[in-house]
Amino acid sequence: MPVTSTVERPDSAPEGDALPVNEVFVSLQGEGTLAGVPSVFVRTSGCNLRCWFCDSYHTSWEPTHAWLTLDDIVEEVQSYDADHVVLTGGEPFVHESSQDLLRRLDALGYHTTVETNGTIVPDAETPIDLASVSPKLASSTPTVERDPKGEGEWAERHEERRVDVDALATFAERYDRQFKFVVTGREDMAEIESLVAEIRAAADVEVPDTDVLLMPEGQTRDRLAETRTVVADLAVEYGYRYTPRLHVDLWNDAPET
Ligand SMILES: C[S@@+](CC[C@H](N)C(=O)[O-])C[C@H]1O[C@@H](n2cnc3c(N)ncnc32)[C@H](O)[C@@H]1O
Ligand SMILES: Nc1nc2[nH]cc(C(=O)O)c2c(=O)[nH]1
Ligand code: SF4
Ligand SMILES: [Mg+2]
Repeated sequence: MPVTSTVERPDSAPEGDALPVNEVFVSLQGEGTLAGVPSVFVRTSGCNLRCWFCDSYHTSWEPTHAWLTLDDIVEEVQSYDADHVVLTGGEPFVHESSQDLLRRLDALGYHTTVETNGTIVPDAETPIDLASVSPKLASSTPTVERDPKGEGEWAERHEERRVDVDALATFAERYDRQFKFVVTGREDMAEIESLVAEIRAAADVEVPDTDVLLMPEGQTRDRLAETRTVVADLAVEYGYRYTPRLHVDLWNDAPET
């Protein structure tokens, strides 16, 4: 279901429990350890970060959405023949109601994955079957040269917010998880190594190398053609896992895929 109406006042929610939703669609999970699994995607709008490469521009740089009640969302999810739901965004956890949606989906027996940047931790009792955490590296920062919209106005705020090691460690402690790093090139590896070491030091559970995934940066097949082999070779070299971007391989940058 395309949900593309821009609301005049993005902060105005209807009565009751609701979320600003950019799109709901069924596809194959394209990323991570569940790649290939048919899943319903619920994409909330709004983000606390601004990655220059964000492939969901209309949830971050120019948020576009309709406010849907949780009843509407659940009904839409149930209209598809899939038992996996991926809650993504934007950053789902900027919205308190994302936690309520996860509780509702869990009660209905769905397997839930949340795609999150790992900076906002939900309440401890929020049920999540797979926390798919994608910590943002320095190479994601929208500097003047890489700002898709302005002239680097977001760079400082993005830089301040993009990593919270305690939050990342909490995700590791509470949930089945994967740490999925967007890799632009070899330059990113030193930061990934030190961040993984920091998460391991802060968490009171083990974080094996198999929970660390390298994902090539690329919103399009053309860009992935440049990055995927480089990143696959880095995964072999460092002993981390590689994840494709199946949906980009299959459908390029088409919406609702
Ligand atoms: C749009 S984000 C939404 C969830 C959350 N805000 C986050 O960043 O994890 C969904 C996934 O796409 C990844 N992503 C966004 N833009 C990308 C790009 N240009 N290349 C590769 N991965 C990208 C993010 O890192 C994240 O794993
Ligand atoms: N097919 C498909 N798989 C995905 N896995 C994570 C996605 C996301 O945008 O969070 C995504 C997406 O947008 N499409
Ligand atoms: S954190 Fe996620 S949604 Fe937000 S700008 Fe970065 S990739 Fe886009
Ligand atoms: Mg996506």
